[in-house]
Amino acid sequence: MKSEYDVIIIGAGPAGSIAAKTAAQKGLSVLMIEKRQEIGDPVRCAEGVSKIWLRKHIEPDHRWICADVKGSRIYAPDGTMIEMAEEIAGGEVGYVLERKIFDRALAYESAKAGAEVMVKTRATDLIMENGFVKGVKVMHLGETYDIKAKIVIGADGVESKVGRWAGIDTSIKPVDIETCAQYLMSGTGIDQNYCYFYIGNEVAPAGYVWIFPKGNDLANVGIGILGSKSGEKKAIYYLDEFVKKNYPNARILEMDVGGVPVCGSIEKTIVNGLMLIGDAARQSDPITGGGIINAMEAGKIAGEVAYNAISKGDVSTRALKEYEDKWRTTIGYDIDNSLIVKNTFTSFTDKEINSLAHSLEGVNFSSMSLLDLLYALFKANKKLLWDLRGLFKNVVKYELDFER
Ligand SMILES: Cc1cc2nc3c(=O)[nH]c(=O)nc-3n(C[C@H](O)[C@H](O)[C@H](O)COP(=O)(O)OP(=O)(O)OC[C@H]3O[C@@H](n4cnc5c(N)ncnc54)[C@H](O)[C@@H]3O)c2cc1C
Repeated sequence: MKSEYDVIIIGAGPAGSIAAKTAAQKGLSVLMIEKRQEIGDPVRCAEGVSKIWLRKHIEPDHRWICADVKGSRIYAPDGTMIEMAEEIAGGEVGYVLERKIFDRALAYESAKAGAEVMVKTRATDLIMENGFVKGVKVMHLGETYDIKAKIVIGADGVESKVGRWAGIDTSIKPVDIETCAQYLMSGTGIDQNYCYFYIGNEVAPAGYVWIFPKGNDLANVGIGILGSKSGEKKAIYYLDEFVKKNYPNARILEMDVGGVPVCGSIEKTIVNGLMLIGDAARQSDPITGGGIINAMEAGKIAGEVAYNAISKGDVSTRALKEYEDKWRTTIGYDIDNSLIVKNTFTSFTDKEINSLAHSLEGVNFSSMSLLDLLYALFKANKKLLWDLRGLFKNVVKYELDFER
């Protein structure tokens, strides 16, 4: 470990590793620190990702792919099933990862690009000078060190402290966090080609149950619910009820619990000398809770912007605004749209969800135009289109901005 780097990255999840790799490939001196002794472990994730987006960042490798998924089956409260199969995305659906190996592979890529990686190294505070972040205070094997950097990137996940230390408001209200519980199970007997989703207020208040195949008759069986809508009962209660009813003979091999921010874009993700990325910047999708790809996208943008800013000799918010602008017009656009849809759907009764499912049952999504889809939705629930008007406004605004 040196006493000074161009960039220090706090946290070696997908966001941190991609930022480290990108900045190191540009020739910057990079240190990535991770508080745990093993990168990627313990896992708090259902491990599902889109293939197309993943390939933008790393070549798929069978060592960390557990299942190659061909489609999704979504179940409404009355059992109506909607299938979204592979043609919908030209044969490109998703993978279920082994994150313990995947996260380590990403960190390895950053090391290969030239970044230094230190595990068992916890950031305890930021070094501030004249209104600029100038480095990180760290604790490593009982010793404390001050390490200087031109730019610090906070990639410390959902429980991030870096944002708070820098004066950025990253607090999340209970209505904006999905509380999750998950079992790795054997013996569910699911078709390993599909991901399964169960929605409805009885099964998962303002959330959903997921079953993601992990190969060899293993599956991640989990639930995310909105804390504010579930009353006294916790996510694990709903998960146990679901498992008892549907898979009484399956066996639990692992368990994890965690929170997913579903608040949409926060107001600020930069200060002088610092950028926040990934879950630390609340960049997960408000509908699905998925955050791996967004974290990687944000990491890439932050790595590039760190290089641009350091090359210009300006690490103030004036230069780092390039990061804000880029992530807001890419992943931020999708996050904002998802928030509108999430807010609409979490207000639905089970009866409304059933009626929506009936109107979409048997639909071939791959050959359906947007107009057909809108008509089907309109038939199911006229209020739905009115509630989603913000989404259409956003799409039109984006298209206009894009053309300009
Ligand atoms: C139950 C559950 C299921 C999920 N399922 C999916 C899914 O199927 N698909 C999907 O895309 N997303 C899913 N997510 C979300 C996904 O896990 C996150 O969005 C993703 O991991 C975010 O990546 P990140 O790099 O920002 O943060 P993380 O992966 O959380 O990495 C942050 C890292 O920072 C380290 N760290 C924290 N503080 C410090 C410190 N002070 N000093 C040094 N290191 C520190 C942590 O140890 C950690 O390694 C799920 C989340 C949960 C809880």
